Amino acid sequence: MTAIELINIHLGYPNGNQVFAGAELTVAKGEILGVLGASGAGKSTLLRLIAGLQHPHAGTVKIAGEIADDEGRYHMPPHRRDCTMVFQDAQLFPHRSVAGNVAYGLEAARVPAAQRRRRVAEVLEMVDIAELADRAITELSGGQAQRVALARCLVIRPSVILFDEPLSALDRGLRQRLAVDIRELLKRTGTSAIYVTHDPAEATTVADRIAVVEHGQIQDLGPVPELDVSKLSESVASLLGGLGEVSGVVTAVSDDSTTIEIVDRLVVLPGRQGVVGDTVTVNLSR
Ligand SMILES: Nc1ncnc2c1ncn2[C@@H]1O[C@H](COP(=O)(O)OP(=O)(O)OP(=O)(O)O)[C@@H](O)[C@H]1O
Repeated sequence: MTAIELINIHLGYPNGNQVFAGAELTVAKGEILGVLGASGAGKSTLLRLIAGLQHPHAGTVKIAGEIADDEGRYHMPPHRRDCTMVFQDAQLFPHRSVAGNVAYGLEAARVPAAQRRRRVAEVLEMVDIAELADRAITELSGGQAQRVALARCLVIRPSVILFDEPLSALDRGLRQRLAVDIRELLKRTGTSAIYVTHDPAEATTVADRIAVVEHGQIQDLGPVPELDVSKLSESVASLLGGLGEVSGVVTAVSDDSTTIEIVDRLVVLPGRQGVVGDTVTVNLSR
């Protein structure tokens, strides 16, 4: 079963902005897809479409095997879709505590109180903020608030989590740490995800596979370890150009390629670039 399937999606805004024209996308169960694209390309629209906040005029959307949109004739309401969304600003309820925010979805689903408390405690532990359970939302840092937002999603155990630039308001060091944690949590819980970001380094840290939204289409660039910047078109390569210089450890060298471990990911680059065990700085722009 696939987590997300988009077939021949057409979507435009009433003012004539045509965002998708025949877009296709498949995300496998348990897979994390990183989505890059220029500003205005349609990344947020893609997530809103899957969440059911925006309707395609034509095409089919399937979430966890279930039809969510069908050729403009049927639209499943957002609350019935097996997915949740994490936004750039955590969008927490200011009048509830951390635990109260995380419990919200379980209350809505009428989960009994004792079970609710257990699941909230479990997920707060998982995202590493157990000690913040009673804290007011106004007293959280940006990074803590995003951990709460993630806990609020994970607690209801959706098949898919949609991330819309969740870390872009945070500084670079924190972003890298949280990106690693988000990947680990998604993998541990077997949750599928689409992760939209402006930051290619963040995308390759979190995702298994990268896609680019461009010209009304979703272009699948393939698995992160096999990303080959030299084979990409100019416009796509320039999006990835933001990777700039990153350092990693060489784990394998052959005659025509070098494998470098960057954070917990493997990136294969053409050509020989040092010997195994070296710490190297590579420029992942074109
Ligand atoms: N409500 C709307 N009405 C009309 N056009 C819209 C609306 N929302 C978005 N658009 C247009 O649709 C296109 C896609 O917007 P979207 O927000 O999905 O892009 P994005 O890739 O997420 O951009 P960014 O990286 O800047 O957030 C843009 O051209 C935008 O101007």
